[in-house]
Amino acid sequence: MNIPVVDLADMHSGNDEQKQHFVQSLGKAYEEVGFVALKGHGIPDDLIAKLYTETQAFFSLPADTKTKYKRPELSGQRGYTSFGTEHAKGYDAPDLKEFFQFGQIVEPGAPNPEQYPGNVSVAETPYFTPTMLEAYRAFERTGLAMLRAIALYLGLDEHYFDRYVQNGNSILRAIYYPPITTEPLSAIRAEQHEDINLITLLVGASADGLQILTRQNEWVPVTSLPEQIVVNVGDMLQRLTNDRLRSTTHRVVNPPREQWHTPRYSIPFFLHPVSDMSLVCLDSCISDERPKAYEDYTAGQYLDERLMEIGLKK
Ligand SMILES: O=C(O)CCC(=O)C(=O)O
Ligand SMILES: [Fe+2]
Repeated sequence: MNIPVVDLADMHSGNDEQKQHFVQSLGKAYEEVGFVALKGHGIPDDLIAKLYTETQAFFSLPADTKTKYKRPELSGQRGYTSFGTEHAKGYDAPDLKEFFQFGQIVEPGAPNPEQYPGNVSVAETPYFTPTMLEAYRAFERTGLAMLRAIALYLGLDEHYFDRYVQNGNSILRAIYYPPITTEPLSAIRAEQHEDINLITLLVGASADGLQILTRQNEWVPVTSLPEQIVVNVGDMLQRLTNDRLRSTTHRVVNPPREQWHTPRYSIPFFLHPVSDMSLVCLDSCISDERPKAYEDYTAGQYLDERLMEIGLKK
């Protein structure tokens, strides 16, 4: 299925009509599908290429080298998480993936610096984490522009989300799905799930395997062009908007047997706010037809609960 395509250049055009066109098309896509393919996203091609090269270099390291960079005491929120650790909410079989997570480096003077553990540097691939930082900043900028459009669509001030996502708890996750060597018992590369955060920016989703569950309850492959990235709504934004914007279920299926030898890489940026952002449903999203569907939570409380459900936090 071709998910709706929107062009972020319209948002930045300086032309009110184009900007409105972007805001309305994005909002409509998020009400109906929950996913868009984004062109004009502003992440430089050479940065994405470098990110892949460095990601491949890291995952090619021997298993006992990668293990040195595990941080289970941080619930895997920084550094390496090995194969067979994370499972989707409600599933016992772990996903067929390993990953490395890079988090926020707050500005001097930002509140609650103790909530942001340091990132993990990898001695054997010295350019990996600096590249992750460069990409992190680029995704933050693009993500903020998307949230400004979403704010306008919801009738909020354009800058409503700015203060929550600047110095926020976003995570850049480089994922490696290794070649499949034996018949997986019940597991697939990534079992069906919804993302936890506000929005996800996904590089690499154009590689085969990503599928979304439609409203008609059918799994359809997501297709996007190489120059596009995929941007989807997560559960925090769905909660905040009382289900007006949809956090769509998705998964990554195994390739057909003749392609088992091909690994897959993907690099989602999970845009999270600061932990004390309120996720109380917006008044403007509550009505007689749409009664309030969620209890009041902060982003931090919600994240902790979800990390426990997927086996990262004990
Ligand atoms: O690998 C992908 O394309 C998607 C991964 C994903 O959905 C996730 O990590 O939340
Ligand atoms: Fe996901």
